[in-house]
Amino acid sequence: MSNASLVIANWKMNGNRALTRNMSEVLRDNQADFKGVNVVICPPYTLLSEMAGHIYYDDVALGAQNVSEYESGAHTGEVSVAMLQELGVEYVLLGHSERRAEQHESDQLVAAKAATVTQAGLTAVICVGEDKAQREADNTWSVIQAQLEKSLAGLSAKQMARVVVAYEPIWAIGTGETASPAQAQEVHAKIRGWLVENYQQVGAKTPLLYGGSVKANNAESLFSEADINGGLIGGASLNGEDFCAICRAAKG
Ligand SMILES: O=C(CO)COP(=O)(O)O
Repeated sequence: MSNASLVIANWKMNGNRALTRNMSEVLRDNQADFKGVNVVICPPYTLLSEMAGHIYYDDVALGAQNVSEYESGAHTGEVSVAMLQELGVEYVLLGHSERRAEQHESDQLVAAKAATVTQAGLTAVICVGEDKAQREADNTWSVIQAQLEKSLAGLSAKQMARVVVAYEPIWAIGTGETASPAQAQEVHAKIRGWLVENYQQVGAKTPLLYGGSVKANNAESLFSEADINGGLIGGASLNGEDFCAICRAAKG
């Protein structure tokens, strides 16, 4: 049985206009297989408008991979929440490990962005995850807990109701080395416990996604774990058939 109801595609710095059209068509043609599963596509900024024009049915929403913490003004190269909203964006990925590493995004910056996003009524998908050395040193939970504490700092219960948490172990991203369902569930259960302790009923309902080499052939076993409520999909979200197979696994 699947406990998943949300599947998010993170195209990262991939894709083109043809892929937005192809993905929309494949999703439309297969939608009956995963009715009720919320599907979100996060293409690069430049394809958001194109993607918005090709979304053919209700259960698919548009997401962005990043946003500025500022509302507007002299911030060359940045994109605001209002700009995303104008395109119909409903979800924003925040604190992905690639941005934490390459753009040096801190937990404090992630918290500022999460405040802006949730205040505007969009859903913030907060990514957390340990690297290989941290796991091997048995520090997985302390790393995740610190990321949660700092990246969600200052959010009200109302804002927390617009948060999704994505657990993405860095050693499993793009490597083909997936966390086993039991390994992922172990961390998800701790995240759930932490959320309930800190945000009570709201925390009990926060969707928890697993990300890191989720493929058509391992999605079903991951989604059958009690605290895995869906997936954040990288590589396998660039192919319509593969992505639909993962959405089908979420439907169960
Ligand atoms: O980083 C990820 C999604 O945000 C996971 O990427 P892969 O599915 O390619 O491992």
